[in-house]
Amino acid sequence: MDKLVIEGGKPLSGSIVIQGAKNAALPILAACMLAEGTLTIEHVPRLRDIEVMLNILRELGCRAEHVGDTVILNTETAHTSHVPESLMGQMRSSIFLMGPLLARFGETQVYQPGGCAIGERKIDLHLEGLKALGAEIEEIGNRIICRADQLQGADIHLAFPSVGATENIMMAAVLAEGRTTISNAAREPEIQDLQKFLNAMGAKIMGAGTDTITIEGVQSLTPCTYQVIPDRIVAGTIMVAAAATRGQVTLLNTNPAHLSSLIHVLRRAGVQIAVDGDIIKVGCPGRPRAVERVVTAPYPAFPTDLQSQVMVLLALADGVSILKETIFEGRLKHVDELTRMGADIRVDMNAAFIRGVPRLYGATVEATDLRAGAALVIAGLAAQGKTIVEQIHHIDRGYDCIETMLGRLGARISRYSPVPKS
Ligand SMILES: CC(=O)N[C@H]1[C@@H](OP(=O)(O)OP(=O)(O)OC[C@H]2O[C@@H](n3ccc(=O)[nH]c3=O)[C@H](O)[C@@H]2O)O[C@H](CO)[C@@H](O)[C@@H]1O
Ligand SMILES: C=C(OP(=O)(O)O)C(=O)O
Repeated sequence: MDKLVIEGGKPLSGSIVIQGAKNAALPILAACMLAEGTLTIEHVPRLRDIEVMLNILRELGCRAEHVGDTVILNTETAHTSHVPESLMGQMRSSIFLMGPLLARFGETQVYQPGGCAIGERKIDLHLEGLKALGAEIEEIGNRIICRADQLQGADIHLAFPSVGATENIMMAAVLAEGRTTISNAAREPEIQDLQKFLNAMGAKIMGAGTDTITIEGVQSLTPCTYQVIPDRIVAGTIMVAAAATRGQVTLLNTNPAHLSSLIHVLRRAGVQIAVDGDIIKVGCPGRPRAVERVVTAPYPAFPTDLQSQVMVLLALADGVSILKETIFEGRLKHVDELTRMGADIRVDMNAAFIRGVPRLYGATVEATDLRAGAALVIAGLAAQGKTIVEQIHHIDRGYDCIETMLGRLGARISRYSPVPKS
């Protein structure tokens, strides 16, 4: 298993171009199955989850190449709508294929998806949405079989604004007969990006970014070339790392509007932030201040995917902060690891009570999930001494060579891979 070794205590400095968004690229790649022909998707980051998605598409019969950060995908040769269980289990986002495969082939067989252990992560809202569009769904153990000769538009109200369910329903409804409305839809920027991509292929979707999305079904979609939005979570991770190390970093290729809740929290912590077009400058010359209360919630509120990273900054802040996680019930596992580095954090139910300490100390710690891993890397960069982060396959799901990216900003970080036995 690879490890990251970090010599902490060096402020990050310099500039960095932010990768394309994993959480936008994954549904977009799944949505490619709705059109027959060759599609070119640009700014697709080179990540483990993207590799898994491309392997699934190849298994379905597509030809897929990932050259630099461009994916060229031919979906014409796809010959099956059955996704193998072994591939479904490798990530949560495999579930995005359910809607598009059902819409294109009239049937699909998938399995319960895998992914990081951050909560129960049910898919009931995805299944209810597809049923409302007329799909017959049979669940046999882990296996899910969906059938519908012709999907029909429907009015669907989501009990919770689930990102994945909103996207799956949008993708299925695009080829349904008639109009679909999704109310209490998720409003994340990645949903707006999916709408833009589907519309570029000829879909008729309105409302992404608000809580009501309307989809007028069309008969077919045409392949296109499309560029994925910048990754707001990677950008946010770097911003927090810059602040926690008391550095000075310029981020290029960002969408600051997508980061407004983080910018607000960082400013309250005393971090200096300047925004100019798609450029964000972050500086933190002194010790950050505690922030009384940060609560994760659906967009545009503070994102769960930045909760663990911000916890590191607050662990180093002057005063007591409270950080509450409301999206995933198992997303505070990094607290134990941060405590081993000297942080003073107490968890009660879904809230972390953080008493800032002047410094953290290097230790051997384990990434328990993707963003928890990113948080431990930030902690290691800010800490005194050497930190070893284990189980970094989680981090590779979402960051394109995190050690190279941070190395460019002056971090002393390297990856150790075990030497294969001959
Ligand atoms: C690839 C991708 O885009 N992943 C993001 C997406 O995940 P994902 O799409 O899985 O997140 P959801 O918004 O669906 O999940 C949020 C909450 O709703 C629950 N739920 C969801 C669906 C369902 O059918 N039933 C149900 O109960 C989940 O267990 C969770 O507690 O949004 C999350 C919330 O912003 C982010 O952390 C993930 O990074
Ligand atoms: C939880 C995440 O992703 P996924 O939904 O792919 O597990 C994430 O990106 O932080």
